[in-house]
Order: sequence, then C-alpha cells, then structure tokens
Amino acid sequence: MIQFNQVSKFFADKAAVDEINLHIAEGAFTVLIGTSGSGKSTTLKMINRLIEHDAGSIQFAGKEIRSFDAQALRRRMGYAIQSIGLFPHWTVEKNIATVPGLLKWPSARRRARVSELLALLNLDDELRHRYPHQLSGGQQQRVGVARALAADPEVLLMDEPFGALDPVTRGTLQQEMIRIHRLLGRTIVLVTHDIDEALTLADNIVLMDNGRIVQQGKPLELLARPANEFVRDFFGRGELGVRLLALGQAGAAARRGEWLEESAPISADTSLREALSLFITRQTDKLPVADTQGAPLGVLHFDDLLRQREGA
Ligand SMILES: Nc1ncnc2c1ncn2[C@@H]1O[C@H](COP(=O)(O)OP(=O)(O)OP(=O)(O)O)[C@@H](O)[C@H]1O
Repeated sequence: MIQFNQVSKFFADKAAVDEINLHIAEGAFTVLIGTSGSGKSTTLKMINRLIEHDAGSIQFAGKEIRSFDAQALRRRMGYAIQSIGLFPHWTVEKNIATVPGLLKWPSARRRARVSELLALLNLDDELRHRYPHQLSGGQQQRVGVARALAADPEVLLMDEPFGALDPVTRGTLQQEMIRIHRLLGRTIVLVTHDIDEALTLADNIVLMDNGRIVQQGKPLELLARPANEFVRDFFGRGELGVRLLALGQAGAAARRGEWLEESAPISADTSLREALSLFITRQTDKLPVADTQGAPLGVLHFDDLLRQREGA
C-alpha cells in the first residue's frame, strides 16, 4: 500500500532519513521504533507530506505521493499525535467531526458518525458536548484517535499517540487499538519509543537508527533472530525472556485434555506475560484456559511457562 524506495530527507545537509526502503502492507499494523533522533517521525510525516522527501520515491496506492494534492492525500490518512492538538474552543463533537466538516458531510451524517466513533472508542455519548479541558488525558487521547478515524481513512498514522499517558491507561488504549485494528482492518503506522508497546501492537516492526532501517520483520523475528548486536542490545538481553512471553498466548501453551473446576478460567488469548502475573496474584501453579467462547481448552502450567523462558 505504501512503498518507500531509497528515500532520503536532509535537514541542513544532514540526512535525517538515509536511503530507506520500506514496504507498508495494506491492513498491517506497522510500528516504527528506534533510538531518539533516528528518523521515525520524519519517516511518518513523509507519508502524509507534512515533510516532503528530498530523494527517492514514496508510492501510495501505486502512485508517487507528490502526484496527489497534499490536502486530498491527508484526508485519506488519519493522523493522531501525542498531546493530540484538539482544538480547545471546540466541543468533542466538533473536534471529532473536523474532517467530515471539511468534506462538507450533512450535519445528520456527521452527528451519526460521531456517535459511532464515541461508541467505538468506549467514550460516553454525553462527552460529545464537553470541551477538551473537561476530559482526562486518556479521554482526550481517545478523542484524538476518533478524530483521526472520522472520515474512515485508508491509513492511520500515529506519532507517539499514547506517550503522555500513565502505564495503565496506556495499556488499555493499546488493547483498544488492537481491537479497532482487527475490527476495521485499516493500515496503521505508529511511532513509539516503547519496546513493549511495539511488541504488543505490531504485525511488522521497523527498527531505525541514525536515519536507517536496521531490521524489519515480525516481532518474534527481531527478538529471536536479531540481525546484529544493535538489534540484540536494543531489545535488551536481560528482559528478552519476558518479552517473548508477551508474544505467546495461553491457548497455544495450555496442556490439552486437562481441566480444573475450582479456578476461574483465563481466556485463550491472554498473553503468557499476563498469565505470569495471574499465577503470582492467584498464588497457584496451574490455570484453566477456556477458548474465546468460554469452553474448556486445557490447563496452563507454571513450569511450562518457565521452560518457554529458558527456551528463549
Ligand atoms: N524540522 C527540522 N529541522 C531540522 N532538523 C530536524 C527537523 N526535524 C527533525 N530534524 C532532525 O532529524 C533527525 C530525525 O528526527 P526525527 O524527529 O525524525 O527522529 P525521531 O526518531 O522521531 O526522534 P524522537 O524519538 O526523539 O522523537 C534528528 O536529528 C532531528 O534533530
């Protein structure tokens, strides 16, 4: 869907992005991660032409992005950023309907779309009449995402969208993004500093350093088969086992043919890392695992989990 070929961007003769090749597949959740100043935001902003590339080509839907009218291109791409830039003197409703307003949708359609998005982002419909300063940080961020999705864009670009949030709210919003991505199947490109966020969200991780792409691939590939020492160090040797646990699911690791009546079952899509916390909080070494319909699937053993970590 989006293809970078030998793309560079220079600021004062220094390459902020240096001859990168990148393919962003339609419907995939791509996460750009890397050291500070490595060129992640610049890469993201070149996609909607907030920054114009100096060399190489960027194709969107088969055409060089320069051939699109910049405004028209941006309306096809939702954009959500940290500290979001909601308009302070506009209500939530008006903020969310910014692009539908520009596109001159009739007001009934705009109102209906706002209701749909408030529901999608788990926001109370009453909030539509509030102003941004009357919302919590997490709610503002949800409104920012709702606004980016308002005109049903083909691509959603997100620059550190949850950077300013506390870890709990951040975790909740990450789960929401996974749900929304599954539900809408949109192409999402997200920039983050947070390794765990990248591992949780990404179908495809692009690791950058000094304007270049060091490695890209599925989260497990980068963890299990780092291309070089930089990649290995970046993902942290010490915590590698725990990070790999975040990628496994209870359903796949549970022993089939076993069951426990006395304990509340956990869902098959619980990550092994969450399961690790549950073993500790429930003070147990076995957890029953149910499938997504709630039917018994098997039993997860604490020992098996430890063995998975050692295997890492
Ligand atoms: N408008 C600009 N003018 C001059 N230099 C810039 C500009 N924007 C970015 N740069 C430089 O380009 C390089 C890449 O910046 P960019 O913001 O893309 O990195 P990043 O990986 O997103 O960084 P961070 O994680 O710290 O936000 C940095 O050295 C930065 O200082």
